[in-house]
Amino acid sequence: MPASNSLPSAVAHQVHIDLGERSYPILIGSGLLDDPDTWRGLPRAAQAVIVTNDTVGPLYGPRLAAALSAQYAQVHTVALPDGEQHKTWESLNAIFDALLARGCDRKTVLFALGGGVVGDMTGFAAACYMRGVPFVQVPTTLLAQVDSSVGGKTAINHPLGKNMIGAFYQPRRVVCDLAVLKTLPARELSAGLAEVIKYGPIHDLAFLDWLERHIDELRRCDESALAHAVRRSCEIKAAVVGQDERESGLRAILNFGHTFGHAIEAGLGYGQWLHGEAVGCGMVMAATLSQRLGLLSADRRERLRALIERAGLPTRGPRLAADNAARYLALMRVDKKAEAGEMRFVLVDDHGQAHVRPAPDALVAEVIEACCD
Ligand SMILES: NC(=O)c1ccc[n+]([C@@H]2O[C@H](COP(=O)([O-])OP(=O)(O)OC[C@H]3O[C@@H](n4cnc5c(N)ncnc54)[C@H](O)[C@@H]3O)[C@@H](O)[C@H]2O)c1
Ligand SMILES: O=C(O)C(=O)C[C@@H](O)[C@H](O)[C@H](O)COP(=O)(O)O
Ligand SMILES: [Zn+2]
Repeated sequence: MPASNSLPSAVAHQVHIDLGERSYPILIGSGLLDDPDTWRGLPRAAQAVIVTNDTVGPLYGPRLAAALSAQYAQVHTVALPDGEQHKTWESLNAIFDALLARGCDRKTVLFALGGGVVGDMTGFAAACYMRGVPFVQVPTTLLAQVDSSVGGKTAINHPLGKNMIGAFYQPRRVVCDLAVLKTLPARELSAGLAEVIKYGPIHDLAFLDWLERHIDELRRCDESALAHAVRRSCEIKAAVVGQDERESGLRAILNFGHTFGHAIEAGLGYGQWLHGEAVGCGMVMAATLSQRLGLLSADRRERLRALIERAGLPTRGPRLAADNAARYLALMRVDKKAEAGEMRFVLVDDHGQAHVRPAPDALVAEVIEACCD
């Protein structure tokens, strides 16, 4: 990346993620996509490959390809089918097929242009192709700008569990162009707000207060509110990942709401509820569990639930089976935080601290029943 005095003029904020030799910048601004300066200083190669999907590709692919053509002699595009249900081996293989068919060598740079699904799969493909090629995250959803593009978790889903096959593999740069959020459907914007809200209870109650004041502007896609939300979210995620890249401890706090949320996604079938919707509802469940364990006051739990509702997200869980709680518990047992068969939950307290702990099955079952329709 060029020195900060030669940053592209469209960069409003730059967040740095400090991971030693794997460190990289997160550029945030409006109009970054078309600015050739955004793409200077990346690894040199003969070929660049834009990995996108059949919704985002037509919207932004040609503009990114035009900007990249100043740096790379050949710019190819691979468009995957859109949707969480396509976060699979088949899509991953489609990327490898395209890279091999175009004669891509081990210097080829991949560009993930899309939401978290494209980002997670492109990162995984980059980690595997010829044992590792560089990649750049170009997140086009709010969720991807505030969370999935940062930190190097890459994966595909398994029918029995979310993100079960994957790798830690860091991008070389993250480019968050706020202007592309203008075409994002309202339901997807709300899904992204779930991951923004997450950072409050686990790390920064002042940010949670700010969100309570600005949630309506965010839902209206107000650019200055979005810029602050993306920047603060990236700062918090970068700080956590910078201390615990491979989730040996602290990083698990970023999973607040996900133990329940992933069960909803897998239980209903991927793509029924959006990831952010499942996480929003999962945070209500995790906050309820935190309250029942005496960590969180009823008032704080209700404030969080109300904010999630104002973000346009569901706050009551779907029933997954006749024996609903048992089905949730069975799905949650494959969670990656489980140790020796014991589930661990990300709980929150009244002081903006997260705690990763086991909880009795009977209590978790009670919470599930209290939080489901
Ligand atoms: N790696 C991580 O740390 C991490 C973190 C959070 C979530 N995730 C993963 O991210 C995924 C969810 O990501 P998502 O919410 O971005 O979903 P997504 O990638 O499915 O994108 C949501 C929808 O918006 C469309 N879209 C994207 N950008 C658009 C734009 N600018 N204009 C119009 N439409 C646009 C997409 O085509 C898609 O239909 C899940 O698979 C989740 O597991 C990963
Ligand atoms: O970056 C992390 O760490 C997270 O947990 C962020 C989550 O929002 C994200 O959904 C992540 O993919 C979940 O990780 P997993 O290890 O539970 O699959
Ligand atoms: Zn998530």
